[in-house]
Amino acid sequence: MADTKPDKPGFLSRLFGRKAEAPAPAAPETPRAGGVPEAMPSPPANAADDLVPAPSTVTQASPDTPPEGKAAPEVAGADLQPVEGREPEGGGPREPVPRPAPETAPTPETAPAPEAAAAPAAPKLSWWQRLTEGMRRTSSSLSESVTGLFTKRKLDADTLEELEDALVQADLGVETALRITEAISAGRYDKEISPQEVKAILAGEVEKTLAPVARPLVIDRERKPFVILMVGVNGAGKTTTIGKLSQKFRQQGLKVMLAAGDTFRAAAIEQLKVWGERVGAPVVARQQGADAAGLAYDALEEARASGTDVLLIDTAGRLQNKAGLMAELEKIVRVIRKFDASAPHATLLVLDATVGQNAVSQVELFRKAADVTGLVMTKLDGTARGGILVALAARFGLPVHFIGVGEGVEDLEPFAARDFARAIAGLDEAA
Ligand SMILES: Nc1nc2c(ncn2[C@@H]2O[C@H](COP(=O)(O)OP(=O)(O)OP(=O)(O)O)[C@@H](O)[C@H]2O)c(=O)[nH]1
Repeated sequence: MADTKPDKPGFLSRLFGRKAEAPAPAAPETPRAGGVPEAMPSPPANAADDLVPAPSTVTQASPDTPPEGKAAPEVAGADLQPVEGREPEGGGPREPVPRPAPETAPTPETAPAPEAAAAPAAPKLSWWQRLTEGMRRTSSSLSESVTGLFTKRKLDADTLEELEDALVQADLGVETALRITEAISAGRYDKEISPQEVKAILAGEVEKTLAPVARPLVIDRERKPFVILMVGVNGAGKTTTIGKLSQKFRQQGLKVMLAAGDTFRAAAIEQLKVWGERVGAPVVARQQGADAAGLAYDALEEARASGTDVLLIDTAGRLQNKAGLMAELEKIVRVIRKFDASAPHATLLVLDATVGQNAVSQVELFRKAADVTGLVMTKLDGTARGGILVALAARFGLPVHFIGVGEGVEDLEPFAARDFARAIAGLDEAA
C-alpha cells in the first residue's frame, strides 16, 4: 500500500514556520564569554603599526621538560565573564608548575608520550572511548529521544515532528533536522521502525554533512615558518589548543615556536609560557598590554632566524569591545603580511561547543576580521549541544580540523566525520 502523506504542513512550510517561531539562539549552558560584549565604550584606537615598541622576550623552551598528560587548567571564573576592563596586573599562571626536567632533552622521538608523565591509575583510553565518553551528554539526550519515540510505534507525523524537535534541541540545525526526518520517513510512513534503524539513518545523514568539512590541517613544509593564527573568544580554549597542537607538531619532529599574542591578559601570557616549557617550544612574549601586532612581527623574525617550522600565534579573545577586538585582529594580519605576504598560512577559529547556537555568530564575526581557514571545536565533553558542529558544517562549509573532548593534551584529535556521526547517534565504532 502506498504511504499516506502526513497530515501536517510540508517540510518547507514546517521549516519556515519553525524558523519564525524559534529564532532565538539558546543561551550558553554555562555563563561564559560566548560572545563579545558590544555595548562597552570604544577603546582608544591602537597606534599605527608600531612594530617595536617594547622588546619581546623569548622564553627559551626547556625542552628538558617533557610534555605532560594534563593540560593547563584554566583560569576559570572571572575570565569567562564579559570584560569590564583590563584584568588587573599580576594575574600569574594558574597552572601547575611543570614537572622537573629530566637529564636529556626530548627529541620528538624520545619525548615521552603525554600519558607517561601523568598521574598513574587512569587506564589509557582509545580516542574512540574518549570521544564517546566526551560526547555522552549529546548522544544520550538524542538516544533517549529516539528510543522513546520509536519503540513499538509506527512512524507518523507526530513522531517525526517530535524527532525533529529533539534534533533541533541538540543544535543540529533546522535544515539538518529536516533532512534527517525526511530520510527517516522516506518509504517508511505508517510502518514500524526500530530505534537502531533511526540511529543508523541519523548517523548516515550527519556523516554526509560532515564529510566535506573533515579536512586535516596540512603543514606546508615549504613555508618556513608555517604561520598559524589562533582566534576565538576568550575561554574558548585557544591557549590550551595551542599547547595541544604544539605537542602534536613536536611529536611529528617539527620545530615549534609560540607567540603570546593575547597581551590583554597576563594569565594568558603565563599560560602559554607554561605550555612552551612543557612541549619544548620557545615562547615570544611581551608584557601585558603590549602591541600584539608588533609582537607577532617579532615572533616571525625570531621564527625565521631560528629555522622554526611552525609558529603558532595566540590572540586575545576579548578587548574592550567587539570593534576593538576585530581591529586588533585585522592589524595583526596586516603586520604578518608585511613580513610574509602568504601568511598566516592557517587561521584557526577555536569554538567552544557549550555555547551552542552562539557559535554561528562567532563564525560570522571572526570571518569578517580574519580570513578564517578552519575550525577547532573544543569542549564537546561539556555539553549536550555537540550537534552544533553539524549545523556549522551545513551552514559555512569551513574545514573542521580538530575537536576537543577534554582538558588533557590527548583529548584533541583530528576530526573524523564517521566517528563523530556514529558517536553522536550513540552507535558503536565503525568496523
Ligand atoms: N572540558 C574541556 N575543557 C577544555 C577543552 N579545551 C579547553 N578546555 C578548557 O577551557 C578552559 C579555557 O581554555 P583557554 O585555552 O584558556 O581558553 P582561551 O581561549 O585561550 O581563553 P583566553 O586566554 O581567555 O582568551 C581551560 O580550562 C581549558 O583547560 C575541552 O575540549 N574540554
